[in-house]
Amino acid sequence: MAEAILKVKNLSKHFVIRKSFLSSKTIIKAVDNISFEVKKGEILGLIGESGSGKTTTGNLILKLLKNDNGSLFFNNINITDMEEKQMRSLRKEIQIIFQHTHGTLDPKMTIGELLLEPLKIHRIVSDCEYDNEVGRLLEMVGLSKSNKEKFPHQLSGGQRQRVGIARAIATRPKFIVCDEPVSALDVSVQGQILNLLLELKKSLDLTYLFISHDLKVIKYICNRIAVMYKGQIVEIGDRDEVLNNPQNEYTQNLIESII
Ligand SMILES: Nc1ncnc2c1ncn2[C@@H]1O[C@H](COP(=O)(O)OP(=O)(O)OP(=O)(O)O)[C@@H](O)[C@H]1O
Repeated sequence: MAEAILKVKNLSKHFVIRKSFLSSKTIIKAVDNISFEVKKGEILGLIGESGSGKTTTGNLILKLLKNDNGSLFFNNINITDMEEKQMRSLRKEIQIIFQHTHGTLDPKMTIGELLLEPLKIHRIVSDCEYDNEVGRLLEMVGLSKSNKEKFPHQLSGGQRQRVGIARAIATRPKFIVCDEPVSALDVSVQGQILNLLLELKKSLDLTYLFISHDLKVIKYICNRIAVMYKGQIVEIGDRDEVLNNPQNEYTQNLIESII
């Protein structure tokens, strides 16, 4: 059996909110004591309705958010409380693809500049190789090199997501959190992006945690499925087992709702 690339143990993140100055505090258990592993080379789907805690889980793994409890292991290294300086070399190995590219692709930068950014930050290639590497990345995601001079608004939604994917693979990661990467796209384009992710996984030997609220997408791309409900993982298992023989009532309802 493949080794785990990521281990999540008893992870929690609670948000304290106060709707107004006078109202009492409310605690939202966005992620509530979850544990799971992602094995090398697999695509683990994380599914659940809106607000179930999927994005918070992804952000905790990326350490974009600080957890309240629990621990995270990447390749058996405990990264839970690792300082940013130490995390730096690991950062390039763990990447994220977001749902919306408008938050991540600076509209004032050309596609070439956007791809140069991660290459420079993480010193992936030497200065003289930058231009070639940008062209190579564009080709890997199915875009022609001529797109280098364009700005994000000159591309279609699908093309922009390809640039988002190119930025993620620029640092030669081993593990990518794909957070609803096709949800903002037309159905006709969704399949193309999913197939691109599958091709890249194979050619670059990647592992994905694939977050989606769409069971059809999860069914298409994932090997295993974890079902999240109200901050907890209520079921996890091989894709066909979970889909054909769901044990949890919430999973059963989720599956029935799309049949
Ligand atoms: N920064 C925050 N402050 C307060 N509450 C938050 C914050 N981020 C998330 N939440 C709350 O935590 C819960 C989980 O949110 P999260 O975005 O992780 O869910 P999700 O399953 O990814 O939903 P969606 O598919 O709609 O993005 C929700 O109730 C959300 O409102």
